[in-house]
Amino acid sequence: MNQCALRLEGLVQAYGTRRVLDQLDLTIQPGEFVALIGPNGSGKTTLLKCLAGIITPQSGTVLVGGVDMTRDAHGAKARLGFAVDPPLLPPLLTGRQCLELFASVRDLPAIPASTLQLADALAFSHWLDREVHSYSLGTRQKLGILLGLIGEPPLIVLDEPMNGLDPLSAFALKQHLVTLTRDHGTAVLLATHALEVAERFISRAVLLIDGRLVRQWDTATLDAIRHDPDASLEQVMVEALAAHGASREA
Ligand SMILES: Nc1ncnc2c1ncn2[C@@H]1O[C@H](COP(=O)(O)OP(=O)(O)OP(=O)(O)O)[C@@H](O)[C@H]1O
Repeated sequence: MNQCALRLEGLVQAYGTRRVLDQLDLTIQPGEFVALIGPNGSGKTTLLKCLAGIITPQSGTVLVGGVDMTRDAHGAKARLGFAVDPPLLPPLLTGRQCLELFASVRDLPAIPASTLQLADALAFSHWLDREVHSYSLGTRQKLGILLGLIGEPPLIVLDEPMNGLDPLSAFALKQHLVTLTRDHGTAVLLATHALEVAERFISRAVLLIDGRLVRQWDTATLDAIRHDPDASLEQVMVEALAAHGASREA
């Protein structure tokens, strides 16, 4: 059995004639905290949807914990958590009912204590018994994250999870993710534009341009950037974008 938390090989996805993922390869090991960065429209969300089995790529392989998404989607999805898009939450259920539903899908007898602890850290506890339609955007975002992380799967995939979170909640989430990677060997893949936030706690960054991962910065390089007062991930990414002649989507 393949021990990688995630292995993507030769992923191709196009919308109409536009190729958004172009023979993309990526491997993530247990315990890695990887930031997926790239300009608007570079394909980050499409990539996350492919690896989570929401979109079936036109070609290529997705292995989650060694399980092939095409051959055993149920087994592969059981090994990953994907934060639920806030607009997709059911408006008439309470947060607790949503969590119970997800717990049962994961074959858990009840909402795990770790989820309730994270709810507390995110100041979500007092929303647990209120219906989703009464939530603010940030509160919906928190529930989406709690649902994605329930049961602490070995791979966690997050798309801009800090969007709409207040600073205390964003800090609590970062701490939680760092603890999961460091103490439980959880792998995290985080798509984000918040480079100044990400650079402080990630172990690797990969840059997606025009559907290909064109650059990556490993732990040693990120450490060097952190220790250089004149350097930042933002700056090196801007330079990398210029070097690749990348432009933002019009
Ligand atoms: N369902 C779809 N149908 C057609 N085109 C799509 C669809 N979803 C995404 N696209 C296009 O694919 C490209 C990549 O989109 P994607 O959302 O993956 O980029 P992204 O890197 O996540 O962007 P952002 O940083 O703005 O969130 C964009 O040009 C987008 O317009």
